[in-house]
Amino acid sequence: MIFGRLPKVLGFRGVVSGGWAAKPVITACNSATTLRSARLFHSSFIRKSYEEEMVELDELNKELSADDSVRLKKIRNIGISAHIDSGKTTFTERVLYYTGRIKAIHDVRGRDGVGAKMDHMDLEREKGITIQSAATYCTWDKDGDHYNMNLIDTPGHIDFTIEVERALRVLDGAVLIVCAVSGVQSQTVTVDRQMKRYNVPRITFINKMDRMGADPWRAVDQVNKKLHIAAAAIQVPIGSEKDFAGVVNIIDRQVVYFEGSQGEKLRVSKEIPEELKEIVEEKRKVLIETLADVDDTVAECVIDEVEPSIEQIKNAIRRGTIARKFTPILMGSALANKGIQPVLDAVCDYLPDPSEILNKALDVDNAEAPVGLVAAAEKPMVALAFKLEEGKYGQLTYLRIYQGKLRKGQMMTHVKTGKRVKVARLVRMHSEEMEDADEVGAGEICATFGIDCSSGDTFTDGSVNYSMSSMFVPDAVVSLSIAPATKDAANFSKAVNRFQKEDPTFRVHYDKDSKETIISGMGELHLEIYIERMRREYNVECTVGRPRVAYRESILGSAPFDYTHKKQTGGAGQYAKVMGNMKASSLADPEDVGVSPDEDLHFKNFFQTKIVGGKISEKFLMACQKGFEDCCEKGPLIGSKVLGVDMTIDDGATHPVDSSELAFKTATNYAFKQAFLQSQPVILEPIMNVVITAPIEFQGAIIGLVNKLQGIIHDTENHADEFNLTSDCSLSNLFGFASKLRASTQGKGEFTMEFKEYQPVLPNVQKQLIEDHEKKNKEQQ
Ligand SMILES: Nc1nc2c(ncn2[C@@H]2O[C@H](COP(=O)(O)OP(=O)(O)OP(=O)(O)O)[C@@H](O)[C@H]2O)c(=O)[nH]1
Repeated sequence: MIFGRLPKVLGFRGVVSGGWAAKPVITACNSATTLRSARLFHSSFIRKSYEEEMVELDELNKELSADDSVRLKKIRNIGISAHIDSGKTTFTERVLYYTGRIKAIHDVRGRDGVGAKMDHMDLEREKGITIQSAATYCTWDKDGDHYNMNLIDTPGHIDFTIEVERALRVLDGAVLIVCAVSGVQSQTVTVDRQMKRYNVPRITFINKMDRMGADPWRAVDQVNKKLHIAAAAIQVPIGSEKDFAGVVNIIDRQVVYFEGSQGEKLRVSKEIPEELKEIVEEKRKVLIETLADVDDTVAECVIDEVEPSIEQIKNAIRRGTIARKFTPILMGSALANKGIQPVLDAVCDYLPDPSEILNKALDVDNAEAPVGLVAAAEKPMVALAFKLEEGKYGQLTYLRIYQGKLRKGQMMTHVKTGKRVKVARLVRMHSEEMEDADEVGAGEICATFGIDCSSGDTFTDGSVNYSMSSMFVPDAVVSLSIAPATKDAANFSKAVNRFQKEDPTFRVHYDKDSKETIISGMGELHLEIYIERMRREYNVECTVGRPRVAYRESILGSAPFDYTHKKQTGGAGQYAKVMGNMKASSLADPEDVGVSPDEDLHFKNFFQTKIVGGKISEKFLMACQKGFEDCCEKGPLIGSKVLGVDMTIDDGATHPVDSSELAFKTATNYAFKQAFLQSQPVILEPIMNVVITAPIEFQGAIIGLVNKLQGIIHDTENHADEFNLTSDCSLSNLFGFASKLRASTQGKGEFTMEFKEYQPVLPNVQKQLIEDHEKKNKEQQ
């Protein structure tokens, strides 16, 4: 999957006349920033084993003071993640109510028309979906302790996947919500993968126990099998569907009923309903056995045939969860206000505090060596800006403080630019409302105003030059041309600039040939939302072109090249000769291009020089490389980006007077084109993994629809009243799919799609695309 891949980098052997450079130099294709983020991304994800991490963490935590430890133990930074429409927002609304942050519960698309608290953008309330993640601070009392929680409601739609990535990057733990009817769905698998990428421990909540067809045990089984993590229920439901009334906690065998109009009254009893006694014991056995597989203490109890104590079970769950080896499963119904408070207790009991997670930065002054961060108040301040939002009072920047503390009025250094900025105001967020704070400590999340930065930037107090490793940013797959309909260019560029800073998956560029501004992103909906936001927030009506697929160009074969660029008639002449060969990167030898043997070379570009005897000087070879990079940005077939090309220059010639950098750059451009067109060039298109869910009566209609789109069906799954279909489909066939699906299912079907891979288009499509491109070029001339 591309989502797990590094950003594209080029392998470039440094040039030393007469031999190889001692060390391969990796040069980024697009810009220095790409290289940097590639390296940051890389280094942050070459992770040690959990046990090794813990040894390092224990060492670092020796620097925590007693006060730090006490404070940190009561902090939880938690994300809520799930498949679309699983009830994250509904769940969060209950959390806010029970923690006293809101006085009344408003439902998503609720009849009161207010909308849920966390979906504060108008668009979110209208569409009933979460677009931006909103951070909220709340508190929860458990066993006489007062816990501070930062809660982030993350979107489920893949189009807003960057929001999920951002949230997970800064959180210490998560609640994974799974629907009791649909079980583990495509997006559940995606967010699970994201959690694994960021090593986020999670507890699982099976929601919608009140729905017809609710089957929590099937969901538990799917968490084990589909998410490949040891999981066991720690509750048994009392009744189901409309009779769902409460849960039995199988660890201490306590019964909890949720009563009162908002489920706010907990009635706790020791009386397990007769009909549940057997299943409680059976599931308790399953819990202990599952824990024994991941925890030595419980394993010893099982071997010695003694029942582990409640404390031993709870400790084992905590250890297993934090080590990401286990997830405890709770159940309830957010909409029916049942089962939420035990999840808050479980967050305190089983999810880690900030001192239990190893966080690292790169020391910019020390060759970007990784350094462990300590959540101690007395250490130099290090914070990560993980989200930007334009609010009533200007740009709001969300920060996670990893080390030290941040005070109102303090100066801090923006590591990327070296600029000092003042923290004029410091707030804790409660959806769109805020609470002023004078000081925020390590491990906490806060927001500040008026700071110019992009999301993912690091701030320090200036005494250290650390940079937090960057977030993974997936490639854009859809683009469209856009122009302000009115002459309001100033507001248009203001909006575009802000959206780019907020969201690295939203990209904008100006196409010189077509003289159009092109926006690109993660899907039609993603771009639609930004166009709508321009209208609403900036009063800019836009004219937009048809969505276009972000095609790529590549080669399957190889070809030599020998090109002489010569213009020696009158005035200053131009002379450059380059020779060598080009081949598909997949045919390259990993050692030759300086990457590890297990790396996938398919989509990487490499530029190498193997000149013997200094026939072309280093200066000119750098110009050749620039020419190569330009060609990779705009391929010879249809002007799309080029992937998977390995170009090597191994010979050439220079003229003592007429050779110049420009001449070598131009020669490389022509040589590239010549060799590319002879190396079985192909146009690649994005193939999407599409999962459709709809009531069972529409099964036939949907299969017909997918066949019509030439999709490949991989799997269909029938549940009590709905069915799921998983297929691969080319993105170009999917434009307008939302409305087609709506029409075929009376509006009851829904789908998610996620980029899967690039595949060559059919030859006739390639021919057509090239013709269209040439026609367009002629029109523009
Ligand atoms: N029956 C039932 N419906 C629920 C429950 N929880 C949520 N819903 C409904 O499911 C729908 C989706 O709920 P949301 O809370 O918006 O889900 P979400 O996961 O935040 O959605 P996105 O942010 O769009 O991914 C709404 O119509 C809710 O009323 C539940 O426990 N039972």
